[in-house]
Amino acid sequence: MTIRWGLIGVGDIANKRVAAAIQADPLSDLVAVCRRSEAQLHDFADQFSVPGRFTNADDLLAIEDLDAVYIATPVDCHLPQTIAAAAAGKHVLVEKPMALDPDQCDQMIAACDQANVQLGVAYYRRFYPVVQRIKQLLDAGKLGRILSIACVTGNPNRFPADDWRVICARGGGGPLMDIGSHRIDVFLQLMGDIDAVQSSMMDAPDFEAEQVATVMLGFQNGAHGVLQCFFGTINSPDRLEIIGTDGRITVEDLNQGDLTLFTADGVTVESHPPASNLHRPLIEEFSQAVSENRSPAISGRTGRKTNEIMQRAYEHDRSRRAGA
Ligand SMILES: NC(=O)C1=CN([C@@H]2O[C@H](COP(=O)(O)OP(=O)(O)OC[C@H]3O[C@@H](n4cnc5c(N)ncnc54)[C@H](OP(=O)(O)O)[C@@H]3O)[C@@H](O)[C@H]2O)C=CC1
Ligand SMILES: O=C1CO[C@H](CO)[C@@H](O)[C@@H]1O
Repeated sequence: MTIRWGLIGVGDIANKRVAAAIQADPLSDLVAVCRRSEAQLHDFADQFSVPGRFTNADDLLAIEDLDAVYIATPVDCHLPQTIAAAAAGKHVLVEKPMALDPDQCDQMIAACDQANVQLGVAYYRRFYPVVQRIKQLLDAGKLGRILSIACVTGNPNRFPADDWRVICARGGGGPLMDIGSHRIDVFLQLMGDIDAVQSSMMDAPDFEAEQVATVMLGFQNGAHGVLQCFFGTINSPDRLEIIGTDGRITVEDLNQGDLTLFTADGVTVESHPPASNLHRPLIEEFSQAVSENRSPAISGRTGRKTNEIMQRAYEHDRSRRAGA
């Protein structure tokens, strides 16, 4: 079986990784692409030799023998485009964060359930070998009782005030939605569900969304979590640390995959680099799920959990500021 894909939104991430990942997957074929700017649409389609070209997503969705769509548009487009794709009978793999808020996630899940199509979310870090290795070490009890997980991360871009990533109605928020979402998803994968959420956001001087988000989490397993994310920082880190009663794991840069394990036996350094195209394992697993008529590993219900934590973080900050 070949999964015939349409790609809605062919901007930065589609160009960097998504189109190439679909084209590299033996189960997949990229047959159509869509963006509103016609000139840029043709540039992209020429670059990747894609025959189907559309400036309107509904026209792409009207292709009868299209099986699935990858939605790589700004976050405010994810809900209407997912609902339209489901109504057209297409499976949906949507970029992160899944939607602006958990209520939108619920509508997306319901639309896909009703249409009997699969819904996946692009939290590709779940497939990083280093993340899977950490999970193995935690499950094997190497760190003893887990006390905390912490991540500090930043994006060096200085987004202008009219960029969708810093307009709340378009991106849902700032660095928490954009880059924090990936890390919350990894926290959930490694530590399980979260009960408590507290936060503090720092305003940006020149755009609407927050510039810094600091989120404190309480996991159901009793451990604590801290996530701090920034926009506009040079030499931006992507650091993860997990502390247990019997050991500690640090990863200086998750995208590199070098892990250091400290236990009473000494210090061990391991290297678990990710795939050269980070989206490839995600696409492969989703195509496999569609061909086997099963839910993908990172389903809409999984993606919704991260949206719920982020919403609680924004709400906590708002009520803290209001003195409630
Ligand atoms: N997983 C990851 O590591 C990454 C994920 N992302 C996520 O991917 C998504 C896209 O991000 P990114 O590629 O950086 O964004 P860009 O702004 O670079 O690209 C967005 C694309 O969507 C198109 N678009 C916007 N509105 C519509 C519409 N109504 N119908 C069809 N196309 C539309 C734009 O073209 P036009 O304006 O011409 O329509 C453009 O091609 C976001 O959800 C983001 O969070 C982004 C980067 C990395
Ligand atoms: O991981 C990522 C790299 O940076 C992009 C821009 O901030 C994010 O959207 C993306 O999720």
